[in-house]
Amino acid sequence: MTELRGLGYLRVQTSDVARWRELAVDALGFGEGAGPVPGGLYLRMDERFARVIVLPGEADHVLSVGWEVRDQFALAAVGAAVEAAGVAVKPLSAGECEDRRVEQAITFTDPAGVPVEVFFGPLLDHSPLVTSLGQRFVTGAQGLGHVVLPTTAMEETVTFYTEVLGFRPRGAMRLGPAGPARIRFMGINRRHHSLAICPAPHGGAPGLIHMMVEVDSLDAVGRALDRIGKAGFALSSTLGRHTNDKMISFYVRAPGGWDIEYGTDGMLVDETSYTAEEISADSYWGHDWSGSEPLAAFTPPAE
Ligand SMILES: Cc1ccc(O)c(O)c1CC[C@@H]1C(=O)CC[C@]2(C)C(=O)CC[C@@H]12
Ligand SMILES: [Fe+2]
Repeated sequence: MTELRGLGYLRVQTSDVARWRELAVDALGFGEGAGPVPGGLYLRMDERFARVIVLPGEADHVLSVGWEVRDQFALAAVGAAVEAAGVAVKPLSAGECEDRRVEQAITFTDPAGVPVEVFFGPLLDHSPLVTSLGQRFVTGAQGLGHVVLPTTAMEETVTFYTEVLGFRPRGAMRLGPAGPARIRFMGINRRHHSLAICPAPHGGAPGLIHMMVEVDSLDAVGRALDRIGKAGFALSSTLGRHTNDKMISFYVRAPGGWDIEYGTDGMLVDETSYTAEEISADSYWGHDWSGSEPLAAFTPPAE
């Protein structure tokens, strides 16, 4: 049984915080909160002080993916399981926990090379969240959304997340017309997937294929689509409905060469009857990727 309850936060670094603000706050309707790092962008989606933290730096990459557990006992259990798997675990310092506004956290690196953090005790911000599209983000028991991570070590990465961290398989999709390469979806709550692992030709920056956030209104998704067009952001995939989580979403390219998926109407998994299925198409309709710029995770790093 997994101790992880949901995707808690995502921390990324960017060379262009201002452009990130235009995308996340002005176009996608995230709330802007405050945080400790000067020049940092603290994006609010709910009563947490921040769900997505965008910090200034030279290159664009993921700083850490934060998974939430119930309490200190669950945190200790996760730390012990990761260490027993032969992976080094470090506690975050008091200052690092203060930066993230959590009571306690541990960190380790997954087999894909992504810095993972597990935490409990997030501090709440009770000031009203103002979102410019009038939408609510769907978070709560489903966590903030999902992340899709690229890996060059598919088997090892999937084994780590399922057998060590306790993610439950939530189906797969073949990437080629034939052959064994599959993207694998995994969940830890009623959200269909909080994580997907995708085989990629090389590791390294940015360490992310996309992050998905869900809102409670199709009109907000449509209005966000209008706004990203006006603001000159590249649409990686047109609007469509996925066959597995039933989400209606589009994908927009963020600074750094990965995407933000912005969706609505995702399904809730009922574990009493759920079985992991393989989908043979990503969508019932839409999701045209033909106009997309290549993902950084699929482009060889420049030497
Ligand atoms: C297939 C699918 C189901 C549910 C999702 O939330 C979801 O993001 C996807 C698409 C995953 C995947 C991707 O993000 C990168 C580009 C991919 C590999 C494709 O080209 C098709 C499927 C895409
Ligand atoms: Fe997705």
